[in-house]
Amino acid sequence: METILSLKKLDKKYGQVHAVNNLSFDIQKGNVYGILGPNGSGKSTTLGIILNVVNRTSGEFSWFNGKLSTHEALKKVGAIIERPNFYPYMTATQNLNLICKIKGISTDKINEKLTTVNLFERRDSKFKTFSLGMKQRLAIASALLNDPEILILDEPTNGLDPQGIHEIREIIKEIAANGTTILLASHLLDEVEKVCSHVVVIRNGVKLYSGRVNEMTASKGLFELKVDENEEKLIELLKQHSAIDKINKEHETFIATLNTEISSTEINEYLFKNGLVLSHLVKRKPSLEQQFLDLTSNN
Ligand SMILES: Nc1ncnc2c1ncn2[C@@H]1O[C@H](COP(=O)(O)OP(=O)(O)OP(=O)(O)O)[C@@H](O)[C@H]1O
Repeated sequence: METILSLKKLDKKYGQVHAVNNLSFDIQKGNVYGILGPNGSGKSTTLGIILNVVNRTSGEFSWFNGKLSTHEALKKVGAIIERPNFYPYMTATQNLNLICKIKGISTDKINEKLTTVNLFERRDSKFKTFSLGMKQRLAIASALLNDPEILILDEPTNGLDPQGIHEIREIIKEIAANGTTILLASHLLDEVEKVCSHVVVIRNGVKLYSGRVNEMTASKGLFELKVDENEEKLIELLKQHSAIDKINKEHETFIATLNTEISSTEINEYLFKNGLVLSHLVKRKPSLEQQFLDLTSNN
């Protein structure tokens, strides 16, 4: 697999604020990566560093296995990290033409990219007549003009209505399906779950998890258990079992989180042999949302 970007022990301090703390991860070609974290967790700072607009305090990053200088590598990167500035009285096409001139790239791809973001029909409308969603889609088109290897987006659906959010997500998925690697920052778990194949979860600049989104979902899971009587004994037996990591109570139901995969039959047998009869037993996988909340609150 081809590595597009590699971060090694990246660090950024703004005075007392440790915005990015010893952050390492790799971006492989063809995947869709989400950097997921609450506001202020260091997502924008990380993107700023790899795009050479924020100076790092220490650590390293390298583009395309270090084969190119950062300056050369960034010509193969399309990025939107702040609200795009287009000329309001110019049309979509005129704005993109101007961007091509400024960047010194061919204007050949303008119609193709306007089509990708569903703006071809509106190509001759003035930018000021566009909705926020359309403005964002034009920004995506502008970032695609040089056919980048990787598209980087910071909170791509911020401020949009549900229809606008849906459109942007579909466009991102389509761009990815056509082979462009994507890195997006988001504080929305739902967004990462819907759009990304891989995720790096950060909080206070520290990496809490990185890997496939579906592997994060497929953790060891948990049991829901209930007894009609003898709750203390249930807690005691669960505590003694090596596969059980922690026990919580939600209303009448006990939630036992697993650190090792075991079956319902195994836990049922174990409890029964120790004199306890369950009135309810269900095994389930925790949702990514629960895991994200666990990761960001407990670590
Ligand atoms: N230029 C700056 N000067 C001082 N502190 C900064 C600066 N930029 C960011 N920070 C601080 O660094 C931390 C990380 O901010 P950053 O914007 O990278 O997080 P984020 O995850 O992108 O959050 P958000 O989604 O709110 O933008 C925050 O505590 C922020 O206040």
